[in-house]
Amino acid sequence: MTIAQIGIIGGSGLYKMESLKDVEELEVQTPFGSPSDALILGTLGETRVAFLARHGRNHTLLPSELPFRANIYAMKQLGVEYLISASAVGSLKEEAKPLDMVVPDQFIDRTKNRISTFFGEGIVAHITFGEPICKNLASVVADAIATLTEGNASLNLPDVSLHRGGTYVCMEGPAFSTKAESNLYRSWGATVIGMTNLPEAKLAREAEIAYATLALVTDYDCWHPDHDSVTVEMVIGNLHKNAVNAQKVIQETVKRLTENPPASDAHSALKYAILTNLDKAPAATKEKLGLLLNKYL
Ligand SMILES: CSC[C@H]1O[C@H](OP(=O)(O)O)[C@H](O)[C@@H]1O
Ligand SMILES: Nc1ncnc2[nH]cnc12
Repeated sequence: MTIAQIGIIGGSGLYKMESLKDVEELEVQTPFGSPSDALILGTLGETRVAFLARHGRNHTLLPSELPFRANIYAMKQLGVEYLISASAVGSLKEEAKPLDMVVPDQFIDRTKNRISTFFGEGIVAHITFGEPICKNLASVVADAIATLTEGNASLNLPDVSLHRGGTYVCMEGPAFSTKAESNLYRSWGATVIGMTNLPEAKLAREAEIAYATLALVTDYDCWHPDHDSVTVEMVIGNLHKNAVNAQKVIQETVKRLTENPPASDAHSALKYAILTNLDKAPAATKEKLGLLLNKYL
């Protein structure tokens, strides 16, 4: 049963969606434990959506402590097919300035301590991850931003520029990068840096959920000669403005997704990914992963 087709994970600064109506709190349990917080069901425009505060509503979880599997599995349990992540990021490029929005299309993994698969315990799967973000969902997000930032019709976000595409470096944290690291990532051509989205994108794909990132720039990390190195104070200063902007973008994105839900490769990501003969796989694992595997059994 689908309770919500669209999910939203709110990152640093976005702990609540003010415009949700008919709100219900769901304490969801999964075979991978509890999510970061209760899932909030609510109506945005005409559409029922599921919202989760990634670090908990009081921001109590470090990036390395996030229950990524439970978060994504909980979204799957509610029937989510499109998942939008709103995340604070540092900018690695001059042109992506604080308050700008980036819709990345690639990741570089610099995490060290994350579990980013549902598989194991007798069932092996290798998803294709060359295109880690759903292109069609990302286009809907980017088009929604464009409507709010460009042209004369709706100058709701006049100071914000949109950057379509780009590479998100996902670091372990919680300390921010050294200058040498920041410059290394710049030499790799990366666009933004954060600590959370890569494990989510992997797990969402394993769960056959289309995933896209709305990256909200808060700082220039520590590489920029004319800007102070990132501090939490600096990030927070921009987070509040970003959170207001992000909600406008999400509302517009949800409207567009409802009118015209796009096709996504992610929705069949497991079709050729499972190596194990499921007839011979351990019953307990099949049961645990039932939600992901049922259509292939
Ligand atoms: C508060 S700055 C560092 C923190 O913010 C980002 O979190 P999120 O992706 O959940 O918005 C970054 O990844 C770090 O976790
Ligand atoms: N500079 C930065 N590095 C890592 N994560 C961030 N989140 C916001 N700014 C960041």
